[in-house]
Amino acid sequence: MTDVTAPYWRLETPTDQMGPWQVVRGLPGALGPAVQLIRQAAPRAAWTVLTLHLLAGVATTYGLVATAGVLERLFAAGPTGTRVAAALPALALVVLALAARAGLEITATLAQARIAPAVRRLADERLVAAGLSVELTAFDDPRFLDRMFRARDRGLLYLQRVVDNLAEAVGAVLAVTAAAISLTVLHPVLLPVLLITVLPDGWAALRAARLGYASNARLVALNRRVAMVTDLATEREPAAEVRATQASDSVLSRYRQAADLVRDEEIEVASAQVRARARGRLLAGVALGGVFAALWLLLHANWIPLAVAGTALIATRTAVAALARLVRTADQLFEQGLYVADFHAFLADAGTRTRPATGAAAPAVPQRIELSDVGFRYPGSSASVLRGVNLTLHAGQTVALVGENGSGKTTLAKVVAGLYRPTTGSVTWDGTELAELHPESVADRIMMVLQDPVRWPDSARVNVRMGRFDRADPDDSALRRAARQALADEVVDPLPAGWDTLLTTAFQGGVDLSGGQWQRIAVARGLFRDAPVLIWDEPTAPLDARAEYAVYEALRRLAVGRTVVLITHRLASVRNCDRIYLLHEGEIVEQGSHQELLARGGRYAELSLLQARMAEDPWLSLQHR
Ligand SMILES: Nc1ncnc2c1ncn2[C@@H]1O[C@H](COP(=O)(O)OP(=O)(O)OP(=O)(O)O)[C@@H](O)[C@H]1O
Repeated sequence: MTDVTAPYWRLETPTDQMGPWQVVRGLPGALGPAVQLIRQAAPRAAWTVLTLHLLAGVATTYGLVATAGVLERLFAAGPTGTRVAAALPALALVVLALAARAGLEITATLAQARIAPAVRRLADERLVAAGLSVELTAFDDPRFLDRMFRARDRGLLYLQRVVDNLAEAVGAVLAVTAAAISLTVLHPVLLPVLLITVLPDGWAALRAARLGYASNARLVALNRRVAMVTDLATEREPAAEVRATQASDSVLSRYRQAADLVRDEEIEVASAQVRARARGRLLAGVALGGVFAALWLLLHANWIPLAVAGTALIATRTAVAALARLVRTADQLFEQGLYVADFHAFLADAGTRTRPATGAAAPAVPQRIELSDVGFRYPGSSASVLRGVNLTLHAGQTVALVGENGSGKTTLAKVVAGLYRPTTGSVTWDGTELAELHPESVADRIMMVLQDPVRWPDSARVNVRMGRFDRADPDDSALRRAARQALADEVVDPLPAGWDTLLTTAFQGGVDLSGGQWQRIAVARGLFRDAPVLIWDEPTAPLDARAEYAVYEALRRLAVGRTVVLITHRLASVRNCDRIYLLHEGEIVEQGSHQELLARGGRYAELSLLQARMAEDPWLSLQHR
């Protein structure tokens, strides 16, 4: 935890080796997608902003050139009254141009206010859609999780700022252009002199942006860690265990370790950025002095009249102010563009991990699911958690997967369900490779009750209906039947608003349930789904004896004509299964009926014996360990 440059959880290669020109060259690429998003989210507002800024630029140019006319008349020979009177019409034009510019800029800002929320809304949806569309293995890949965190945490935020800054930059560019055109009209030599003032600031902006981004790339994993430890302290779920295990000090010290590193790094980077900007400012000041000296020389050599020199001063001030605005926004755009690039990199990455939406429809009721020599490795892991698994599931049969913790049962169930693609070997449904079937149609045939079911932050009704949300059930009859079979009706009936009760205390009026009550709801959800392939992963572990009995009864009735895979540690529950597979370190080491496996006298028999002894007298068996 002490080495911030290469902590073990740092997974992304930072781009701190990028040179300044690489950053500049990369900018259009980084901002391009943001521009595209703007065009998609708020095209009319974007065009309005652009047009208004263009008109404001024209007004600026006109105002500056008219100023020269005013000064010329004021500096002409003759009595003061006559000169002022002669200058008045030109002065009115200058005032009109300035007023028009102010009005146009305010209207542009108004139109601009419509763009950022629209872009944010669209980008948010893309992120949500990307998260939902990727294969399940993406969530097992730390690199993907890191990118997603960065996209969510910074990408979206900076995207919104990029939008505002882009509009600001457009305004600044046009204002600079207006001033530059006016200066060129007054005397061409004034233009390059002016440009010199911006170079030092531009350099400083680039340098600061690069430092900031490189630091963030270094800190991304560390920030995730800070967020995770903060969750431990602020989320409801771990609160009880943190207290019961007296882990508060340990959580706090872990938080400090990570957060201190983040703080120190941020201070260091911010100081380096300030130093870079200060150097830029200093040089810009010197350059501005040069501009004034050049003007004086031009005047002295009689290259330009006094009126033009005066206007040039005003134009220079306008240009420098606009340039400062441009440099400031460009500085921010450089940095923000890199984060937005992260957002798009995440979307691109998610795009390569998307489940294919093609393939044949899965059989309505698969008769034979076959796994041949299946191996599986989690992303980023070198060890296979499944090896050489051969397994056949027939409709109408109940198959049990048993084995010690970590032996690969849940992973195997997810491979059967098509949630994970095998790394080696094949899975076929009625002879067709799973990869050739449309993933949605495969999912449609499956009902899975997992070990740790989702607690939907919604009503009890939604929690059950989520099993198959589009299932027509106008009179709730299917919902109530599923609830009855899982004894979930006993949970819901006493709730203050029955099926409409909100099952989360995160919002007012909500209630929470016990672990076993939640599990009954999850089982009801599975039963409501009603699919031909049933995968039950420890569905009854948190249930009391009566609920467990009811669930197995329901399961027995459901099993007719369906394929059932049951994962459990309670070997008494698998006694009547048609076939039992025992997994050990990712391999099927024993298979057969309960009687066959007992007779074999292997691992299954040993586990079975241990459980029988525990059932008879758990204390005795503990003493004999
Ligand atoms: N997301 C993951 N990334 C990497 N390894 C994983 C992941 N999930 C599980 N594993 C590893 O895969 C192995 C099998 O896990 P699995 O959950 O399939 O076991 P299991 O037999 O269902 O265990 P249990 O009885 O405890 O539920 C374990 O060694 C586990 O550490």
